[in-house]
Order: sequence, then C-alpha cells, then structure tokens
Amino acid sequence: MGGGSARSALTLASRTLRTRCVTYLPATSASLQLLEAKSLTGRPENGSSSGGDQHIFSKDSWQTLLTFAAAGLMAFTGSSFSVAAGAPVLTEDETAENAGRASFKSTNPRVIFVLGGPGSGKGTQCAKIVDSYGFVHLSAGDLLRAEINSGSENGTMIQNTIKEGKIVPSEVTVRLLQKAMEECNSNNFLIDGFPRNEENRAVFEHVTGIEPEFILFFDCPEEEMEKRILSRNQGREDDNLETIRKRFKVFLDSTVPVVNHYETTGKVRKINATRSVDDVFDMVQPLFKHFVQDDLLWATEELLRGIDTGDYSTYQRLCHPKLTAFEPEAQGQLVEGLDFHKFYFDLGKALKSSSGTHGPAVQSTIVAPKVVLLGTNAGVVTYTRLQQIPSSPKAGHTSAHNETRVWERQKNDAGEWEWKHIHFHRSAAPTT
Ligand SMILES: Nc1ncnc2c1ncn2[C@@H]1O[C@H](COP(=O)(O)OP(=O)(O)OP(=O)(O)O)[C@@H](O)[C@H]1O
Ligand SMILES: Nc1ccn([C@H]2C[C@H](O)[C@@H](COP(=O)(O)O)O2)c(=O)n1
Repeated sequence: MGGGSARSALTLASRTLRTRCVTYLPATSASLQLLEAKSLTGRPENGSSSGGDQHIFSKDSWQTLLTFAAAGLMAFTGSSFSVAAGAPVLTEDETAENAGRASFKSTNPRVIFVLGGPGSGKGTQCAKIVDSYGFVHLSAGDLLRAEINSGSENGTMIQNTIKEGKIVPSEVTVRLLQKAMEECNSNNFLIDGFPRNEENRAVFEHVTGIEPEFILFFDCPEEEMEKRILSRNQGREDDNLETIRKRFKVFLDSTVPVVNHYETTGKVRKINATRSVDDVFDMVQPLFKHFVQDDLLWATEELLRGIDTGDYSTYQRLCHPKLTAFEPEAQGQLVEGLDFHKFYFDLGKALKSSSGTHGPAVQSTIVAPKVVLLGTNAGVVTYTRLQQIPSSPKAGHTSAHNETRVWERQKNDAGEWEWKHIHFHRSAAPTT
C-alpha cells in the first residue's frame, strides 16, 4: 500500500489525521533555499554542481517552500499536505461516512460563471467542458424553464419575464441555483447565463458566500449570435426576432456591466467565440487543465491520508481493484490487486487493538509534487513523501520515499467522473 512497515501501520491505524489549512509564503531567496534543500533531501540535482537552472525547485518557489517547511527550516505556514497530530480518532461510523462521500465534494465549491450574449455558444461549450473536465453544468435559463414546466407558483411570472426578454428576480434564480448545487454530488460547477445583472451577482454572493474562480466570457458579434439563435431550432419561446433584440439590449445594459466589474478584479477570461465550435473549445481548454491537475493532487493527498489513518475503505474507493505496484515490501515483484496492501491495514488494526496504543499520529508531507497529464483522463503524480513516524525506529523518525502514482479518470455508475489509482512505484529516497 505504500504505507511503510508494520510498526508504522500500527501507528497509522491508531489515530486519524486531519488536513491543516494551507497557506503559502512567497519564497524570495532561491539560492539560500537551494542550499538548504540539498541538506534536507540529499538529492544530487539540488546540489550546486548541477547548476542553478537544473534543480527541481528552481522554477517553483512554492515547491521549495514546501521542502523547507516540511523540515522546519524556515518560517512556516503550511504544506500542500500536512496533517495535524493529536486530531480526534474517528469512530467506525465517521470513517464509513467519509468513505461514502464524493471524492472532491467539500464545503468550498469551485464555481465558474459563463457569460456571453444570447447565442454566443455558452451552452455548447459548457457541454464540451462537462465531457472533458467533469464539471457540472448549471444553466440559469434551463433551471428557470424547468421551473415553468414544473407548474410552480412562480411559473407564470418567470414565463412572462422570459418572453419579454427581461431578467427574473434574483432571489428566484439564486434559490434554484443553490438548490441544484446542493443536490449535486460535485464540487465543480459551470454556472451558465449567470449573473445576468448586478443584482444577480450581489444576491448570489450574499446568499452563498461563493466567489467565482473566473468568468468565462464568450465574445461574439450580434449578427453572428442572431444568425445562430434563429437557426437553433429548439422550440424556445424567446428565440424570435423581437425577443432576441430585447435580449441583446438587456445583455448590453445589464450583463456587460457585470463583466466590467469582474474585469477590475482580473477574473475575466475572454474567448473569441466567432470561430467554429472546436476552435473555440481549443481556446477554452487551457483554462481548465490546472483544475484536473489540482484534483489529481487532491486525490493523491486523500489516498495518503487514507493510508496514514489506516482507513482501508478510502483506499479501496480510490484504487482500481487491479492496482499494480512496485514497492519495497513486495521485494522487487510487481504485485497486482488490493489484497497485498489490505494486509497492512488489517495488521495495523490488529496490533492497535492488541496493544491499545493511542500514540501520536504518523504525518505525511508531500514534497515537490509534479503532476503530468496524459490527455484529460490520465495522469502521473510524482513526489517525495516524508513520513514522520512517532515510534519507529526511534521517536520522531522521518522516512523519505519517492513515489510515482498513475491515475485514470473513469465514469462511475452514476455517470460521475472519478479518479482511480491504477499503478504506483515507491522506492526509498536517497538521504545522503
Ligand atoms: N462556435 C459556433 N459556431 C457555430 N454555431 C455555434 C457555435 N457555438 C454554438 N453554435 C450554435 O449556435 C446556437 C446557440 O448556441 P448555444 O445554445 O450554445 O448558445 P447560448 O450562448 O447558450 O445561448 P442562450 O444564451 O440563448 O442560451 C446553437 O444552435 C449552437 O449549435
Ligand atoms: N440569470 C438569469 C438567466 C436567465 N434568465 C432568463 C432570461 C433569459 O432571457 C432567459 C433565457 O436564458 P438563457 O437560456 O438564454 O441563458 O432566462 C434570467 O432571468 N436570469
């Protein structure tokens, strides 16, 4: 499982760890950091002989920071993955509850507002982003149309407002969006056609407290949008020339000021939407790749937390049943499947219950992570893992391993994207 020795498994199973809040300090002195990194990791590429441009930390000061922070070598505000000793032990029920949660659902949803004139291609591009990047698409217009069709008490008011090309009162739209987000087992949302005006923006912010990651803005001339809408053929009541013209005016008068507001915060990502659907998507994709990388790192952190806490259900949920691995425990053999790894979880549990130990927790820190995507559905994460092991072989001992973990993104039975761990390689990191 990549969790170390049976002794460490005992400690892993004895406490459950909690991730600390993360803050990064801007690093300022690369040369000093490089010098100290050498003394910490002993990586030859960190030495002066390999030259300042070749070492792994030189381009990413935050990665360097992680290294020093992990070693307590500098003023420290966190690491990409650090766990607090002394966190409460989870009950069996709590562990089971964690296991049932969606991988990336947290209290901090990732929201992207998608704006652009009527017919600029928002819905079309959102569908492609959903397909490739696993976001949930919430179209404010679709939610309002569904509300009309549901026969709700607001239905007639919404219908008349839409027919007029006007904007529905914000509390109605925000309530629908909030409900849809809550019902969704995801943390990544594309909110399309919203906020349509300043009031939409203010009410959403007030009610949800969510700040968008960025605003994806499709820029398209009116003639092109008009042409597209008139040949859309979806039977929409507002796709007639008279209403289209009104919608264009509302867009200019009410939505463009919202875009301008976000311009001042540097959050607008403007895309030229006049080209073909595929060309436009090519311009959109770079804005989403780093989310996939973040999620992959997050999945890796969750996996390590599962290992450190002896939480086999988390491990099993994140791993493909045919996971393959090279690790020191396997004596140079490639092992396949989860049984080999489960042994250490079971052993840790058994040792814990026989000794009744409640020592401090094992603490894993990921140092210098690199995430390489292979398309949008596979990726490789490499890093050095520092494990602070309270009891083995001597109190406070730190072990260092280099780990390479390969992940594949698959759709589960509910049609949701999930990362599955399919292969790893773990070796002792050189310490001199
Ligand atoms: N880049 C494009 N080139 C040509 N046609 C496009 C392009 N993008 C979308 N379309 C077509 O234009 C029409 C409008 O696109 P879409 O429904 O995605 O726009 P929208 O911005 O979501 O519109 P609305 O705000 O009215 O809901 C659709 O018929 C779609 O197939
Ligand atoms: N935030 C919103 C979004 C949409 N509407 C109404 C008014 C729009 O003309 C209509 C259709 O929206 P679309 O599908 O074009 O995004 O829905 C609103 O009032 N407030």
